Amino acid sequence: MADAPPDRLLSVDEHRDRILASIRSLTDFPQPLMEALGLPLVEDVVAEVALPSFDNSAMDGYAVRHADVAAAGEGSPVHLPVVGEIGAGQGGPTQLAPGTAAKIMTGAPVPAGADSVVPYEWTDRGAETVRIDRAPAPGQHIRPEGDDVAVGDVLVSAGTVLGPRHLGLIAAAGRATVRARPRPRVVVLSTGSELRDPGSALDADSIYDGNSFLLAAAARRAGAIVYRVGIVPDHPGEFLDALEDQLSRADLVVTSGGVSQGDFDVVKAALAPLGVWFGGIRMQPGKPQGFGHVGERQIPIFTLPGNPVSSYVSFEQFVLPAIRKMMGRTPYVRPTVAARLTRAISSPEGRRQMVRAEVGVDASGVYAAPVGGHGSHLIGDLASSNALVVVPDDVTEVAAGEQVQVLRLDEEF
Ligand SMILES: Nc1nc2c(c(=O)[nH]1)N[C@H]1C(S)=C(S)[C@@H](COP(=O)(O)OP(=O)(O)OC[C@H]3O[C@@H](n4cnc5c(N)ncnc54)[C@H](O)[C@@H]3O)O[C@H]1N2
Ligand code: MOO
Repeated sequence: MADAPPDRLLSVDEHRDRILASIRSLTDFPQPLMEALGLPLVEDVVAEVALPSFDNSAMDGYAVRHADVAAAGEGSPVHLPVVGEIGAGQGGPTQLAPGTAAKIMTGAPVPAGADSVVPYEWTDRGAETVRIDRAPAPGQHIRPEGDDVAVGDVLVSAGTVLGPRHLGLIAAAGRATVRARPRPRVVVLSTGSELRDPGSALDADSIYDGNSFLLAAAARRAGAIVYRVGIVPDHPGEFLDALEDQLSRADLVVTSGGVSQGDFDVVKAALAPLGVWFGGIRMQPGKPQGFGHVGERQIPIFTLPGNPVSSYVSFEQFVLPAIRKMMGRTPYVRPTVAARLTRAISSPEGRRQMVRAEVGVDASGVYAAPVGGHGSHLIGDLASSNALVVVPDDVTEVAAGEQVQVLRLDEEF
């Protein structure tokens, strides 16, 4: 990244493409099923057992031979001796002789020789002998082996993002682990001597650290394992010590603050000498950015601007795609959807503006209602929004009623 001239503003796409080109997907390994929820599968999971794995009863009742009960009907019951009881997982007869019945419970294996099940409701529930008032059809109330899944079937194919139903099936087929890439471990640091932890007292010139929570929550929502380290003061030595301490457990580091032109811009001061790139992006908010690789393991580090909305928008544009690439989740970049703008907005020339908005559906379709002003400190407006309207670099005015592209921030993709 060090080759990008610091004085030329990069487009959002240029910056993101350069980042993604330098990010490697993490190596997959067998993971316990619950760890794999929400991760893309790296293998085809193939059934090693059939489902059901044996013929079993769909009802509590009696296993019978159809030929023995075919004549049963109203006013002409059939009586059969009951030779035993088969409960699910409880053992019991595995063979049924002609002219007999065995009690059988839902899920229990049908004994060889039986071909139908008579539900309790069609009988007198006898223990020694049973009276059968109605005949099942041949095969009725039996769930045949392999009815659902055959040995060799692909249960879930590579690339599928594992959800509850996939995990249920994989477990039902007897697999305890699946190959998936691990969740990236993301370290989040906030810089700024003015910052205090929520819950502590404020001085006249201090503020609460919202950003580390904003970014850590966004990273966790993206699927990462997050270490929210919290606040580091504006001192390059302390910043580098804090970073060094964290690198051993990080796959990716995100910082906020200290990257613009100020006299105390700690992140830039500490990392520029290590070869981390700092420069401007044609995006508003989120112009000042830094990106590079640090430490022996060359961990990617995103140094996001400190203004809360800038930080969040930068995360969405640059960090989220990187986390997804590490996990192997595609698409890396959130797709935009079309919406109708409810009021006119203006945008600076030559910058891709990301306008906070509330997206919803009314009688005319999907709308995007801009929320609040442009200021990148307006975290109240950010929290009232669920979308960003993307105003292209060369557009300076968009009229009410025009179609725009929006990023729906709370949608899975
Ligand atoms: N002379 C210039 N000044 C600034 C420029 C510029 O181009 N020339 N760019 C502005 C833009 S745009 C942004 S964005 C900010 C980015 O500045 P930094 O990344 O150095 O961030 P800080 O100065 O540390 O903080 C900015 C702002 O955000 C508040 N902040 C910081 N961290 C947190 C946190 N964890 N939680 C809540 N709020 C936080 C901080 O107090 C400042 O108010 O630079 C402009 N300046
Ligand atoms: O780009 Mo700054 O991020 O406009 O506030």
